[in-house]
Amino acid sequence: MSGPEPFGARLRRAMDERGPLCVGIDPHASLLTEWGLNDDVTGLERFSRTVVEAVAGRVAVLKPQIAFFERFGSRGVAVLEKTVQEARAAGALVVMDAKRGDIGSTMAAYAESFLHEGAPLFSDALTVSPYLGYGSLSPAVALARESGTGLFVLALTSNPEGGEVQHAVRPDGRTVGATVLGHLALENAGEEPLGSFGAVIGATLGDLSSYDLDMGGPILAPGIGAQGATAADLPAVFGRAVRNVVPNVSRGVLRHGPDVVALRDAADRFAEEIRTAVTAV
Ligand SMILES: O=C(O)c1cc(=O)[nH]c(=O)n1[C@@H]1O[C@H](COP(=O)(O)O)[C@@H](O)[C@H]1O
Repeated sequence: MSGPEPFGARLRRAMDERGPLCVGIDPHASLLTEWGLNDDVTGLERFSRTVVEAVAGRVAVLKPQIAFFERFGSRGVAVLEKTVQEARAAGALVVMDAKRGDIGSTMAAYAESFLHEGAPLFSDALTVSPYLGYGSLSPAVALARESGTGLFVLALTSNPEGGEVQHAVRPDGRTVGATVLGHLALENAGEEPLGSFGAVIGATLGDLSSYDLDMGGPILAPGIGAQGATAADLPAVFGRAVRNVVPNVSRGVLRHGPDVVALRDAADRFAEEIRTAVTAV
C-alpha cells in the first residue's frame, strides 16, 4: 500500500501547472512600516493574509521565513500556523524556511514540528542545515519519506560569507557543498519525476560549472531581486539543472504591497521573466 504522494512529484506537477516561482513571505519590520502597518501581531497578520490572498492561488510555492513570525513569540507563530493553512488551502505548496539543524534526536523533534501531518505548522517541505553533518538530518529524511513531504538542504547559500564553509575542501578533495549535493543524489536515487530532497543554491553564485547540480531533486534558488540576481542569470548559474530550479523572490515581490493587485502583478512579472529565461535553455 503506497503512502502519500511524495513531495517531489507534487512539486513537479505544481511547477508544470503554475510555473516554478516561489514567493517568500518575509514580514520584515521595514516592510510592515512601508505597508502602513504597525510592527506588531496585527500588522503581521494583515501582511501575511494579504500575500496569501494575492498569490497563493497562482504560484507553485510560498516560503514563509519563520524568524519574522517568531519575533512576536507565540502570537506570531499562531499567525504563521494560519498563514500556512490558508496558503495550502489555496493550492500553493508551502516550504517552511526555518533552517533547522541539530543532533539526530533533537532533529527528529524539529522534523515533527513541520513535517508530521497534524502538526500545527505542518508544511510541504522544510529548509534544513547540514552543518552538524549531513547524517544528522536522517530523522527528518525518514519522516519526510513517511509523510510525503520534502527537505531543502543548505548546500551553496546566496550570502557572500557562505563560501568559507561550503567551498572548504575535505580530505577526499571534494568541497563541503559538493559533498552535500552528493548525499542528496543518493537520497533521490530512483525517485521519478523528481526527488523530494532538494538543495538550496543561491542564484547569486555565478559560475557553478564545477559542481554537479543534477542530484535528482529540486533546487531552491534564493537571491533574485533584493540580493542582486535576476531571472536571466538562472540558465548560466544552473545549466541543465535549471529545469528543476524553484527560484525564490521575497522582497522583490513584497515591496509592491500592500495593494493585492500590485503584488499579484509583481509576481506575474517575475514568473514571466523566469519562464522566458528557462525556456530559452
Ligand atoms: O533557505 C533560504 O530560503 C535562503 C537560503 C539562502 O542561501 N539565501 C537566502 O536568502 N535564503 C532565504 O531566502 C529569502 C531571500 O529573500 P529576498 O532576498 O528578500 O528575496 C530569505 O527568506 C532568506 O532567508
